[in-house]
Amino acid sequence: MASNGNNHVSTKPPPEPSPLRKAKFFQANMRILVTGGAGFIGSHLVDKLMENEKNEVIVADNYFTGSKDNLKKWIGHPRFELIRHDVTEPLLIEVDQIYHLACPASPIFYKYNPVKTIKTNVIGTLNMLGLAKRTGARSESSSLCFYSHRLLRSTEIHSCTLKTETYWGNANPIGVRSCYDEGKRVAETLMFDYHRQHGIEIRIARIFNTYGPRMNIDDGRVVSNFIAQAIRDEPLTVQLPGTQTRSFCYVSDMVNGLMRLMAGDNTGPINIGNPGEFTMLELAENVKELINPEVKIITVENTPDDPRQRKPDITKAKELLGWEPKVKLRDGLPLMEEDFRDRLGISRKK
Ligand SMILES: NC(=O)c1ccc[n+]([C@@H]2O[C@H](COP(=O)([O-])OP(=O)(O)OC[C@H]3O[C@@H](n4cnc5c(N)ncnc54)[C@H](O)[C@@H]3O)[C@@H](O)[C@H]2O)c1
Ligand SMILES: O=C(O)[C@H]1O[C@H](OP(=O)(O)OP(=O)(O)OC[C@H]2O[C@@H](n3ccc(=O)[nH]c3=O)[C@H](O)[C@@H]2O)[C@H](O)[C@@H](O)[C@@H]1O
Repeated sequence: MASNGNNHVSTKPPPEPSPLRKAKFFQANMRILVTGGAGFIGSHLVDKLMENEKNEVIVADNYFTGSKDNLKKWIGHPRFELIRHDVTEPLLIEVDQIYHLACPASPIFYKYNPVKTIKTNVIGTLNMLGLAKRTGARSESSSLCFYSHRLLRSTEIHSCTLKTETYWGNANPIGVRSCYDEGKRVAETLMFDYHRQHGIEIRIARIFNTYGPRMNIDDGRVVSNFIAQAIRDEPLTVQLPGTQTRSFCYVSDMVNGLMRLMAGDNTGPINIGNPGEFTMLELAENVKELINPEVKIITVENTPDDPRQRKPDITKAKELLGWEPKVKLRDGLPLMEEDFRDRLGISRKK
């Protein structure tokens, strides 16, 4: 039984594998469900999973923040299926692994529909755990992987530098970001309860700020904002105070970390992120230097509950998964610029 190094072990034997595994339509391929697979991280994960000819990939997405465009190269491929599905409704299919990424991730989107966001986190996760339980998706070849992000905010953590997995994620329960923060916390609780009570195999990744091609151009997240602003010759809007920090992980590193976690024996939670820490002013200066040296940097009002500091401690990921990020911010930003210029139809000035 998988343990996460914190003595989290299941107290019940795992359920029997589904008898459907022996049915006449049994296929030796690994059938992998990616919820939220039309989104930014999900679509990059799909690309990587599809490289393995033994994988069949099914994406379930309601296109709230994702797009079929992100998956267009796979539509029609015999090992790929795309289902318009809202994870707040049950899904009755047979799968071996589930990467559960469905959830609006940009603060402007989850604040736009907070009720739907918390339902997606809580009911969506319950539905995926139900699916795993029903199909017995938990044997050697079948495991369940859930991705969440424990929120790193509230006053007492502002003085912390490194966030380890022992952090409990105290969040403001009544704030405008709580639908996301508390939803992710409940999702982790549900996963461990299903793991202990029903023997479902789980993996929990705590994902830190990720960036790269295919981010929504106008989704309000800082890297996408700054790059789009620099390309459009608009001022870079640093929200006050500007000294708040984030640690940005390039999407290919993130996907590798998630797949390693799925393949290994550790339930997690495990932090997956890049520990390189930048203030928002430093990020703006990097974008200015690399993308548009003429652009202005201005300061604007911030939104409530903005975390002052965020930097993952990835010791556990290094030790248990042999994983660490490879792409430096200054190498990742130009890769994202190229994708944004293509989509915006604005080429670099000579
Ligand atoms: N990108 C980051 O920096 C970051 C940081 C921490 C955690 N995460 C987590 O990673 C996951 C993916 O994030 P992302 O950046 O790719 O976001 P994204 O918005 O690009 O992708 C989310 C996908 O989920 C889909 N979705 C949303 N609600 C759904 C529902 N009810 N049913 C079915 N599909 C639904 C969206 O349409 C979209 O395709 C999310 O769970 C997010 O919370 C991301
Ligand atoms: O788990 C979470 O809480 C969230 O973490 C991040 O959210 P956040 O760190 O707030 O990301 P951004 O919206 O990109 O903001 C990062 C920082 O940049 C600042 N910012 C944002 C936008 C902007 O134009 N200018 C600017 O200075 C914000 O004030 C904030 O301090 C992720 O982007 C989300 O996917 C995830 O939902």
